[in-house]
Amino acid sequence: MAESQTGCDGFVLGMDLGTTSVKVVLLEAQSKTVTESRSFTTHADISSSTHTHAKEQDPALIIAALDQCMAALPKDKLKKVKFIGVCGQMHGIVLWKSNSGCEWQSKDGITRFSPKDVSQLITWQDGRCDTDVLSALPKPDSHLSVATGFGCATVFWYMKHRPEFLSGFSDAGTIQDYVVSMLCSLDKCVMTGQNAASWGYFNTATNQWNTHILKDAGFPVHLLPVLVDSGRVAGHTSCEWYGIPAHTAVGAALGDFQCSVYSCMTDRGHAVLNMSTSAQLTFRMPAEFTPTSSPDPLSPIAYFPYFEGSYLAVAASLNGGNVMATFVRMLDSWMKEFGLEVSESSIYSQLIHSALAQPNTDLTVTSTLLGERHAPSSSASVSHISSSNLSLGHVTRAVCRGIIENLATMMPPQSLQAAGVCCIIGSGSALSCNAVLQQEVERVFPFPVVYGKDVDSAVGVAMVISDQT
Ligand SMILES: Nc1ncnc2c1ncn2[C@@H]1O[C@H](COP(=O)(O)OP(=O)(O)O)[C@@H](O)[C@H]1O
Ligand SMILES: O=C(CO)[C@@H](O)[C@H](O)[C@H](O)[C@H](O)COP(=O)(O)O
Repeated sequence: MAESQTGCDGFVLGMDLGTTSVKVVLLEAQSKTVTESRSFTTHADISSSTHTHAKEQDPALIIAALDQCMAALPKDKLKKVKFIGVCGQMHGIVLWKSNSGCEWQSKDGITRFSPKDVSQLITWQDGRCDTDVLSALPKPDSHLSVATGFGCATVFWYMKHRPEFLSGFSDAGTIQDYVVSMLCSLDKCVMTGQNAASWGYFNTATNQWNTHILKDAGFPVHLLPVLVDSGRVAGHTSCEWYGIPAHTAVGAALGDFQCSVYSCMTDRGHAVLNMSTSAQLTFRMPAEFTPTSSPDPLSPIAYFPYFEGSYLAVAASLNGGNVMATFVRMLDSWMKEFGLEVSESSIYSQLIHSALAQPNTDLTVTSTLLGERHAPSSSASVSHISSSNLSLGHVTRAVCRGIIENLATMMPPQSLQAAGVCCIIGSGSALSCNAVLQQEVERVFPFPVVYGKDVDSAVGVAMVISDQT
């Protein structure tokens, strides 16, 4: 970060606005140790009347979870925050009206903001752009193909089906860009190449939007954010926020995927397997690598911008912890039909306990519940069912195995070996909280596996900032 210093006794606040939860950490700037971390589930999913395959979240509920996190941090430390780093779920889009995107309030000595003229967040899980919609879109000038749930594809969908929706807004970004814009009262949203690449129609070699292609297609290009380099300051807080002084520098928002990698990849021989709502298996490409100029939509591997012109090769699966979460919710609703109330956390614990007692199974679960970007029509299935493999342990073991085997199909162990990988770092809460998934990673991949913590992206974004000061 090319601006002021974090100072000896200061802290960096790192924040990750995930699909399921918001996490915050305080990193002691000098020692680079995490002194505090908090996490709250957003419960932000909303049912949309727009489209059967829509996946939308309420920004007010995401900000409410952020408020819970901030209120739980020690006030004396917040006063000493010198920098704020923000990252979060990529690909999604939220739109707002410049200058009235939020309302600031002060109550009981706390100053905070709440969303005002803001759309719902249309997330990376959104499925409204099917193959027909995508094939009718202009060809991008990018090595990355455009998939459903990508910000630009979503805008194209609204242009065709509900143009009046778009005319109500003047600014757009990912949810993490929105938070940075509000904290700094920016007139215009700024975005890093990490998040811009996740929207589609962005050329990572020139670091520019495909403005001409988009303009020719009638795309409302005034909604596109202004580009800034990853790791740079986006602005400064416009007023005090939870005790953090006004004029505190805020980094331009980064991708949660890149930040989880930053928090734990210390060696070129490391691959990182991050599992939160989604899952990514990734390794760093050599510094001189440049991706081919046109996309291969059938490839399960994508090359996403990291820092300083480098790239990460990634198998970004749409089916990670959300597959387990769907299984848990299914059991929960079945039990409710029987009149039984069991908490979600008890269901997770029992499933993990049962599957740990069942180290193997011949039951096969194909876990691609949401399809994959390279194979959108794939779905989940169960096979090799017999009367002896239907216990909770067998089924949970098979679900966990299916999630990991899908990742290994997308990025096979041989390709990791060929890239010089000799160790896997496991990160993300879905993995750190689930010993069955951990066992399956160790079974499927012939590498030593070490595990990080469950707030990795929030730590990563704080580390990026503290390393640049
Ligand atoms: N009690 C639990 N035990 C084990 N895994 C859990 C539990 N609660 C949630 N999970 C897993 O964690 C995932 C969400 O992880 P999280 O880090 O909050 O996601 P995100 O970063 O996408 O917001 C869920 O999809 C689920 O698989
Ligand atoms: O597709 C990619 C990267 O290409 C995604 O994995 C990216 O990290 C997105 O942010 C996630 O899909 C959402 O993150 P999370 O909430 O599952 O942690």
